Amino acid sequence: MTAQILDGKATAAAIKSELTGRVAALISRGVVPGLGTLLVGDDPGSKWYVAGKHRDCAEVGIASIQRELPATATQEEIEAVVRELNEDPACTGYIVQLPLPEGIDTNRVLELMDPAKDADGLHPMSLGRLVIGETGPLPCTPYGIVQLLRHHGVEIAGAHVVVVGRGITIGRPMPLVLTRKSENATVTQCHTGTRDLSHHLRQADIVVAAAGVPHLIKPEDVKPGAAVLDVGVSRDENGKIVGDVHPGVAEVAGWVAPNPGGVGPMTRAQLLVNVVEAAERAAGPDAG
Ligand SMILES: Nc1nc2c(c(=O)[nH]1)N[C@@H](CN(C=O)c1ccc(C(=O)N[C@@H](CCC(=O)O)C(=O)O)cc1)CN2
Repeated sequence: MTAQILDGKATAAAIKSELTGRVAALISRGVVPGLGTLLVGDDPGSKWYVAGKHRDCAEVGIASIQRELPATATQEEIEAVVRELNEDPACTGYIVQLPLPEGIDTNRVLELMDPAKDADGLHPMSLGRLVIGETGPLPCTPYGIVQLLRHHGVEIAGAHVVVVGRGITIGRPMPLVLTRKSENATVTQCHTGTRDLSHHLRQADIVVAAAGVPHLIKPEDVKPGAAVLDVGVSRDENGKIVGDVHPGVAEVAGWVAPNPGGVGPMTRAQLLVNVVEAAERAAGPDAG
């Protein structure tokens, strides 16, 4: 069997095309959505992701506010920029690019953000709303994964999903999104402390691999026909991405989200969705 591709680039392009009309409608009502980003340090990957977010904004008509601090920035300097973004009326939503440099208290920074401007869905208030089933911004990668599966007709309701990883951007919130009534999946969460990972993986209809361990998921770990989404990012000596999923998995799985080209573009598209939805909420119903 050779797996079908869950094409994140094409799916993200379709989402962006739909958003362009919604942004134009907001602007015609005098509401200009603006995405702010705060990048601390000079990690090449983070710089590339932030630049991509602003390219996406330009594509759909969202304004950009870019703030950068050196890797030596103190907790106080970072928090001062967060306060500025909270106050800036041109910034309708923003993100703090993660990870922050070592020694910075990330939770304190996230908690300081105005929850009404949380474009990432990672503010404790947004995560709490997700837990209690209230509407709010959804974490970009987990919801991007749901959209990618739906777009390709992969059944989520009733599926057994195994999530590998427990980080703040993917592993931790992924089961919260998948077990909502609207998704209705059954989830097993695995991580580096899981005994016999292979046993759990072989039960899965859908695997979300977000451990950051190169080629952790091998062909013999995968149930034939399963959907396997590779979200792990490690780099080889040439800076090339090595995902969590061994290339041989494509011979066993029914669907594969490649890396790059699968979930990454969906993360960026969902960020735009969150910015537009927040601006629409703030603008209120369209009387015209
Ligand atoms: N504040 C946040 N920080 C981080 C998040 C996040 O959602 N919010 N997620 C990741 C990084 N990330 C977004 O910020 C991200 C990762 C990957 C991609 C992407 O499009 N990747 C491309 C490949 C890019 C490459 O070649 O390096 C792909 O998969 O095709 C976009 C965004 C951690 N930080």
